[in-house]
Amino acid sequence: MLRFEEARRLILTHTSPLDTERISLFTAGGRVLAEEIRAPWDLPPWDNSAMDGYAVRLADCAPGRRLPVRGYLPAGAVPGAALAPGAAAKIMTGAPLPAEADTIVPFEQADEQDGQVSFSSTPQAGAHIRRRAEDLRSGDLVIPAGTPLRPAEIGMLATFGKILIPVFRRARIAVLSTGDELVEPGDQLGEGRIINSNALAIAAALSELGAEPVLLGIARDNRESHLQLLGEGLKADALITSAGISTGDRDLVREVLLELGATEIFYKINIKPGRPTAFLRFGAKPVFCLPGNPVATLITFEELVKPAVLRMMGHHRAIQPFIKGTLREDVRKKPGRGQFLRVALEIRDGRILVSTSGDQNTGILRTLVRAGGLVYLAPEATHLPAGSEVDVHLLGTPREALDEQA
Ligand SMILES: Nc1nc2c(c(=O)[nH]1)N[C@H]1C(S)=C(S)[C@@H](COP(=O)(O)OP(=O)(O)OC[C@H]3O[C@@H](n4cnc5c(N)ncnc54)[C@H](O)[C@@H]3O)O[C@H]1N2
Ligand code: MOO
Repeated sequence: MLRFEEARRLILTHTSPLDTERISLFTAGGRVLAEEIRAPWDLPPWDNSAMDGYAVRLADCAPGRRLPVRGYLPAGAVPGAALAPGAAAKIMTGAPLPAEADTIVPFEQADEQDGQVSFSSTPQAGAHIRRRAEDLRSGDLVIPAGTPLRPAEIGMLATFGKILIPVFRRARIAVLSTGDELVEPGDQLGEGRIINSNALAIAAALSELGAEPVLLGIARDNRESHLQLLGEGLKADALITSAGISTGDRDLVREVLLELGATEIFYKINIKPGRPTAFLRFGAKPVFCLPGNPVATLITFEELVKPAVLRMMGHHRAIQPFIKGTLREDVRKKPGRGQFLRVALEIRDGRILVSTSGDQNTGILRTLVRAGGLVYLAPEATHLPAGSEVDVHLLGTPREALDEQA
């Protein structure tokens, strides 16, 4: 049976970035840059002062000498007259350096009286000057395509006057639950009924990635309902279904998708939870059929669907990196199947300590809620002694995923 890494590789091979659009810089935070940005001019554009103080020629600053103060250069001053010979000019942080000045002396090292200034020590040549282009030179690569726009990138784009930003389009992803036992949250819970929790959990996971979930509701366990709603789902950029995918006699999802013209790339992965996962393509659109057990649904989303959604939205890094943690307890498993272990994470002196979050049965949802991360155990693994180093995928941001030491 397919290994986890191979399944993820196949999914990424069959997924590509969507098209792009131009949006206001004001709303571009969190979106992914679609074209590289190069510096349209030097940064800084001119030599300027890094301190409030005096612009001088170093050669004029003999110990004990007093210089007449000529000129005042606030931030925003236009580069004007050169520094008068033998004089100092008062200058503020960010103001352009006057021609012929070569050094800035901060106010703290100066004493001005009656229009004359002296310095408490001999200044250093070139001190406190921010040189033209020391940050970026015109034409330099500033932000590569595929970069998610954080505040630092937004600030950089604003610095260069970019107001319409090319970004990848947000993916519209259809979410469909299947099963006669399901009712929507808020509806009457009859006997034998359970609430369709997967759709909202998947929608939340998609929103977190910046994608747009399209909730299609519940396909009932008959061909007509599946045909209608799966057909609807195939109009979005991608489709995610939950349940109806194992060997039950009413598991219709794959059969109906094939009938609608989708092609199956794989079915079943050697992982627990999540074995009966299928991946299909409808034209260029990826279709993910996730198992119905809520724990399996969310773990397969996290490990298999999320990289694909990130790729669709242009992220240059689609796969979340692992971080290292240390196991606090022995972990044993049967050989033969890969396993995603739900783990609680504690950060102590900057190190991550890993313990299982409790019962690992797929039917146990509370241990996913208690988990800060997932640890992947390869099919061959059987025993990891306490103290072993393991690879951890955080679930959420470090702030959300890591418990602070008590
Ligand atoms: N004979 C076999 N039976 C099962 C196998 C197998 O290989 N052979 N695999 C088991 C595994 S592992 C899983 S996981 C499940 C996956 O089955 P399905 O994806 O077909 O899902 P269902 O059987 O329809 O539902 C499983 C479980 O999840 C509940 N569920 C379904 N949808 C939702 C929803 N939207 N929100 C909340 N909960 C949902 C459903 O009521 C079931 O309890 O199959 C095993 N069986
Ligand atoms: O894939 Mo099933 O999720 O092992 O329970």
